[in-house]
Amino acid sequence: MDIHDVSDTPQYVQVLLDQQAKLRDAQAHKGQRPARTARAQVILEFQLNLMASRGKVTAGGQQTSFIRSSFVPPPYPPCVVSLSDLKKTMINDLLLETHHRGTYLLVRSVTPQDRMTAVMAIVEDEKGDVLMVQLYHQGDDEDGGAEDILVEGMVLILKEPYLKLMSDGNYGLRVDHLSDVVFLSANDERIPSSWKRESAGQNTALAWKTKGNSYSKKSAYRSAIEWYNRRYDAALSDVESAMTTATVGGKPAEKALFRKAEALYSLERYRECCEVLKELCLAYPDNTSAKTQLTRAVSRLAEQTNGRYPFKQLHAETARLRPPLLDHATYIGPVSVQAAGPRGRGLFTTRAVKAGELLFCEKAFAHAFVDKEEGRGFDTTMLIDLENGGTMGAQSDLINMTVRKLYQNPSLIPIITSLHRDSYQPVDATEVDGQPVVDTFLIRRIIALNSFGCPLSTLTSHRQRQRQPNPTPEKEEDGDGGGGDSGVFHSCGLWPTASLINHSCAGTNARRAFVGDLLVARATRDLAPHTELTWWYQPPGPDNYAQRREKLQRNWGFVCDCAMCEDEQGTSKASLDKRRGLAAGLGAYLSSLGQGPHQKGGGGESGDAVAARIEAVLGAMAATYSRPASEVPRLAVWEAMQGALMTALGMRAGHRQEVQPRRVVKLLLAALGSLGYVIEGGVSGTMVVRQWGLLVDGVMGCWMLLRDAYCLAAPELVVPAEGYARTAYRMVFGEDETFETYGEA
Ligand SMILES: C[S@@+](CC[C@H](N)C(=O)[O-])C[C@H]1O[C@@H](n2cnc3c(N)ncnc32)[C@H](O)[C@@H]1O
Repeated sequence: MDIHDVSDTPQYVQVLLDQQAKLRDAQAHKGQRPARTARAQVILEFQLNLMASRGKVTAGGQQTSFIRSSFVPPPYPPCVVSLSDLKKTMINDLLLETHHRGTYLLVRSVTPQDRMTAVMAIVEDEKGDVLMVQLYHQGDDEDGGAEDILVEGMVLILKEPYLKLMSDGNYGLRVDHLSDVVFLSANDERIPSSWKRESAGQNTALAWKTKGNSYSKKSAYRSAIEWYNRRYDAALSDVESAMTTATVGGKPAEKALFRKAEALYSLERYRECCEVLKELCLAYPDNTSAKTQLTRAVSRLAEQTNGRYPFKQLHAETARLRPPLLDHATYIGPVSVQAAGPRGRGLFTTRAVKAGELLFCEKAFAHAFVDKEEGRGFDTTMLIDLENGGTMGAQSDLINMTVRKLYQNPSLIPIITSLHRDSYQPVDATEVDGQPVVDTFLIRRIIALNSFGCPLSTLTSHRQRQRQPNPTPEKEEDGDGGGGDSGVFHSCGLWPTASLINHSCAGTNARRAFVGDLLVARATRDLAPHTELTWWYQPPGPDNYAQRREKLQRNWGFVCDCAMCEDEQGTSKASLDKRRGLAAGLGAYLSSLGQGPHQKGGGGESGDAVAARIEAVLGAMAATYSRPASEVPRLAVWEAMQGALMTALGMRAGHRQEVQPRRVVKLLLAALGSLGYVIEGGVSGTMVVRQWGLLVDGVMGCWMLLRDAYCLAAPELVVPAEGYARTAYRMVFGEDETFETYGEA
């Protein structure tokens, strides 16, 4: 959702078509023996490419944007056979485009690694035959090769090797599943003795230690702490078993307690973490770090339990941290998972919920950030998936992160593999040779169906847009530093609870906002208990029915049957054409306003005359709908009114004083009405929202304009209008602590 889908973008369509053609060509070679190239030439070519790619990274510098491409091959399952049941094979026996099931290769790296979207090196077997190997999902792409996964001389076993023709016509071994490669330590008895003698001591724990050290030298993006702490599952069980034996004077060792608390914190088990830290503080009262950690864990537990967050502080942290991974807890409010008929599972309210109330605030399971500060270059990846089309952004990083996090913390696997995966059939094994099995293609599919594109924060994205010369209510993408409140984004993440919410165009009753890697979900209407929550996967527009339907079908495999979709299908072409014609005519009329010498309407009309004309066209547009706006929101009317309102309020043409304030109020109420708002009163005396309408971009601004219009037309309604504006703000931005700053760029 909100991912930058480039499947229909002409310049990328050609890339996709080319890749499809190459795949077909490659498959025509399936089972063939590859033409062998001399060992020396293979190594030389690789080293020349390595030098060229390292040069490119340096020359790229900070200012240019860098687009890589990552190609997803047809899915294939990981090896689930124990190594002891596989037969050894040799490079010379491998056939093109073939998965060599039932066999394994023992190889040694003979070059340094190169790093594009995979870790690459040339490997040899015991006969000295060589081949390029590409290991996917090992380490972070953004390291740019800093991390040594494949140290020269390292020996590895590739289970059920897959020899693939690559897009440049070369061939090599492609490994997509982490459990399909086994890195051997220097003293492993499976290493041939001749190799052992040659490279004594190189490819061992030392190499892994070096990896940790190289992290320690980098300040940004991936800190050493993160690397060392990643295996939380293992850390926890190690500490727990050590604690059963290691005691000091009858009490658990100080360090063990501390480590246990750290692992529990990382696994977001804050209650248990607090208990351990309390025990630590009692047993070792001089341990000041434990006290600090306890305060931190207590704050997380409070967030997790009551859903109260210091949002201004979250914004400050988001501005400071790169990537914006916030140290805050997930809160799951009044929602639960239930069956949702043909939509599969869905998320439902467990009690009555008021419009604007917090449903949940979820920390990303994995979050891949593309830094797009204004005026700076950025790196992004085009992910080419022949089954699912092309996306631009950090999706391939997100797959990497998720696969690795699961591989290193198997207790977390069910959180992700239980998400919607459509018809993908995963292998029926969770472990092989004591290693977890994580099917990369399953994760890829789950991410395609369940991940969200996201800005740095919804608020910064909105403000960035406000700074543009002609801010529009909605903008298609943030690729050029913009990004609407509901645009598409290159950064992305996986939020397991949020991904249980189904789509509806007209019935949408929840909205997501982002603050760093937190997804804040709020109700956009008053909801009865046991109401299914829905939001947009594709936002509806006044005239995007066909496009929306096509994208929902292609990306998520369903056809929306909401009232708006049904209505569009049932409306005659004549009515739709009439509606479009009226909207276009109104647009042309509005843009002609203010162009004359007296800054008035094209015919020199007064402001009230202009307003009367606008009202007449809007009335005619409304007549093209057969169902009330409270059932089928009228987005074409809403959009036309946006222009009309700006005119009426003098934003474009300086008619402000000439249109009666009451008339402005009525226009604003009619605009909200077109979105399905049912508002009682509203002209003077009282104003109560009986039903909230569709929360499209611009609604918040409309409420603020209404508040301002009331200052002149009905001062007694300023306070209630501001209250509704605040609620709308909370829905759009996830919080209202920054409400007073609205309008600041
Ligand atoms: C992100 S998942 C949502 C949760 C999913 N229903 C589940 O059971 O896990 C997206 C999938 O939900 C289903 N879905 C979502 N909205 C739907 C709708 N309005 N009609 C039919 N199916 C829908 C589709 O199968 C879609 O690919």
